[in-house]
Amino acid sequence: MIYHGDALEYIGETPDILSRIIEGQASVLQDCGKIFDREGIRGEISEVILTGSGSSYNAAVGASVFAQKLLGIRVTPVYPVTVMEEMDVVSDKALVIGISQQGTSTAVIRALDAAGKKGFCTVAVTGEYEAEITRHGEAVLYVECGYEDAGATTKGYTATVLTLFLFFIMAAEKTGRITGMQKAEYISRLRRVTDNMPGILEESFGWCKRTADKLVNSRDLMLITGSSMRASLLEGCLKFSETCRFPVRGYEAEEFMHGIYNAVTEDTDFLYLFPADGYEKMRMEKLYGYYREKGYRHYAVNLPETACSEGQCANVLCCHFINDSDFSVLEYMLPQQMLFVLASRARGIDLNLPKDPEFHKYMGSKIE
Ligand SMILES: N[C@@H]1[C@@H](O)[C@H](O)[C@@H](COP(=O)(O)O)O[C@@H]1O
Repeated sequence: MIYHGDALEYIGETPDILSRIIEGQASVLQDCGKIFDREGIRGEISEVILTGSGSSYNAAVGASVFAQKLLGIRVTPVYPVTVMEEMDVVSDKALVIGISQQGTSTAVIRALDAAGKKGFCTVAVTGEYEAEITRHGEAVLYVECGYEDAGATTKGYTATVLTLFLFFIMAAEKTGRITGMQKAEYISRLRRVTDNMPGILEESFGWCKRTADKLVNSRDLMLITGSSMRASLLEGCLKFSETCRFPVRGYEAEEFMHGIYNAVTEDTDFLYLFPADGYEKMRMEKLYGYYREKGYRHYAVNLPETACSEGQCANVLCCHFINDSDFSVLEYMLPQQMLFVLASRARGIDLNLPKDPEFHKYMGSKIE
């Protein structure tokens, strides 16, 4: 499949799209709200399984921590094949949510079918009306981000995470976990994060442009972040690989220290995504300092200016993130998205043209 849209424009549209989804949440959530009237599930979901491929899986990871905290039950993001493998140990009041932005990924459709057959309650999440996946869930949750005519999703990823957040807030209210007032508070925090996004995009552009030019000849990119930002790490690895087309790896900082550092070579460039605070940030600062001393090329998002030595600050993007403890996954992805799109362009790649446009057809991984 070949695409024709402009990924950078899609990133620019993201704040408006997210605001519209929040304002229109009542209609967005209407269809899937009905599953809570289902006999057996009312107030009694035992666990939630979230599944999808690529960015849809990463969006599931991005929403799962908050969902688990809010619902007080296990919310597990898994690949579709794992859903099939583990079906027999899933508790009978589980809710299985299958996500596919284009609605055509065959593995997630198969997983939803298998879950439905077992009698689990299923929800299909997609950005496309009439897509195949809509016929494989008991209810459908639409990600209202508009058609994304691009080889690599940007607005669709962020909009999926937000839509899942809204779904789980609704689920928590409907199952009596939170009050209407608590719900309003969560929504107002989400608004605060999305209202701040235009500023982040503006602040990021110059740094992303400069850094993209520096990544033109990069042959090995290592993303480092904290566990609280693992969705951004997974999505960053996927999208830099997909759009810039060279080896990209990514690790949670402590994990990197347990062996991976042996695989650093003189070709390795580092991209650090710093969490706002806490133990992980401290560990990352130490690691950053170690490789800085050794003269490695490194770039960083969100490292406080005080921590960079003279002459190093050009490599650091200091953004005014809201740093909401539950919802920052939405904002941290924006500079990364801008960077992989610009780096892909700087490397002379048309990200709308997959390396093999017939690949999915050959593999049967998407219905095309
Ligand atoms: N290269 C794309 C990925 O970027 C995308 O994330 C994945 C899942 O797509 P969907 O969410 O439509 O199922 O499909 C393709 O393989």
